[in-house]
Amino acid sequence: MVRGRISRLSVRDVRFPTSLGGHGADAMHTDPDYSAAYVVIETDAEDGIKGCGITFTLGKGTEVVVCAVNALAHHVLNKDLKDIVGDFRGFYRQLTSDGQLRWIGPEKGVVHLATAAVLNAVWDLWAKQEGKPVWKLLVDMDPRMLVSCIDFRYITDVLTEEDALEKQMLAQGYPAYTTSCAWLGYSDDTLKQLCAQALKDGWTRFKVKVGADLQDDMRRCQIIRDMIGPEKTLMMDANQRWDVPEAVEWMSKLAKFKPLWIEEPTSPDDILGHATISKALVPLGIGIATGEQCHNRVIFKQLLQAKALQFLQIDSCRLGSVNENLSVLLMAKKFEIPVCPHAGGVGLCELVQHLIIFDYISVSASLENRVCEYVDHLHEHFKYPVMIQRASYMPPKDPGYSTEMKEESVKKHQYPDGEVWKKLLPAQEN
Ligand SMILES: C[C@H](O)[C@@H](O)[C@@H](O)[C@H](O)C(=O)O
Ligand SMILES: [Mg+2]
Repeated sequence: MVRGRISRLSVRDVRFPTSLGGHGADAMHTDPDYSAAYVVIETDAEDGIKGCGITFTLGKGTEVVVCAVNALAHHVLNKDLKDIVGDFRGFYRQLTSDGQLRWIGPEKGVVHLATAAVLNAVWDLWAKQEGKPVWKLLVDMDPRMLVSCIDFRYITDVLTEEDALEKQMLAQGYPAYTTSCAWLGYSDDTLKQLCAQALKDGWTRFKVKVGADLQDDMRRCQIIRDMIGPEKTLMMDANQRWDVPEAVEWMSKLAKFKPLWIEEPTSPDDILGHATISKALVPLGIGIATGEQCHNRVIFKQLLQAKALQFLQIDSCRLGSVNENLSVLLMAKKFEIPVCPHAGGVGLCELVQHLIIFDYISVSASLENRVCEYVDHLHEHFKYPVMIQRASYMPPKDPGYSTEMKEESVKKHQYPDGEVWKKLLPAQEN
């Protein structure tokens, strides 16, 4: 039973100095500090249960997202949780249609990241109160209730409420791939060492960052292919580095390493550009994957309509939380495009596992061509970290959205006053 009125919302700027080790680096984000705007909501109920939500950011960007969360807070404060989830579509729309904040969106950019952080906290609170992990809350939910969480505005030309109800259907771990061996910030030795260890741990699918320098890419891809052999799966990720013709040309050269997909070959807003690249590369056996910087369900709709992608990468913090992700999962099902979520960031693996397990049980009912990203960073800071066994995500059992961080970690990494930053900042200023 949902209970309580939201009595407090706090948001903190939490940053991990991952750039120091080159973790997370790609062709466009060369010094990423994995960070989160960390939202905690409390209620006046006596159970003391708190909802924790994050959105993933990089370093200084967190400051801006924190401001946006504060600007949205009045929509949540003093609301009954029962009223929020009883009309979740209405609540989602209230947040995304705020007459003043919508101007700096709408439903994209900083305000949308902030919306995700707030709504992720609401989902965590709701699931904790029900004593279920979010994926189970979704799986058990009456289909009408589930569909009532989705805002269908702008997508009814491809997916209506009735349609969505039909797509509903009613399992061991969910297959994963690793990105952690081949960040662009790693030396060849580190790459070899991490790859050897990953093979020992049972990984069979690997993603490599490309796009900054062709010769460098050729060398690194050769190293990985030699190590993993011809049968295992290799994905490539350019993080938006190329123009359209450049993407086709570059990937034609990397085609010999047999990548399953090239991810974010160009601007995430260029739907027709993705379609052009897809047309050129599919005959070479290379699919297009994109989505980690896809603003909202409307852009996903158009990517699907334009046949611009073969693998759809939802992101638990870029879209408006579970609500908007549900609409994208259902559209992907309609267009028969496999969903392979993005998880390269802090906390994203924790969140997205719920969505993908729900997708498998209730929507796609298939593992064909489906695999969820895994990065082996910063899980130790979460109270309920992901569990990987034999290169698969094991379904989380703890109530909530797995978003709660350890208080000690938050304190240490809070920017700029946490212990970690107090030590680092004077050194960085020198
Ligand atoms: C800056 C980040 O690490 C990105 O490089 C990362 O999210 C990446 O695109 C991924 O696919 O995991
Ligand atoms: Mg990526």
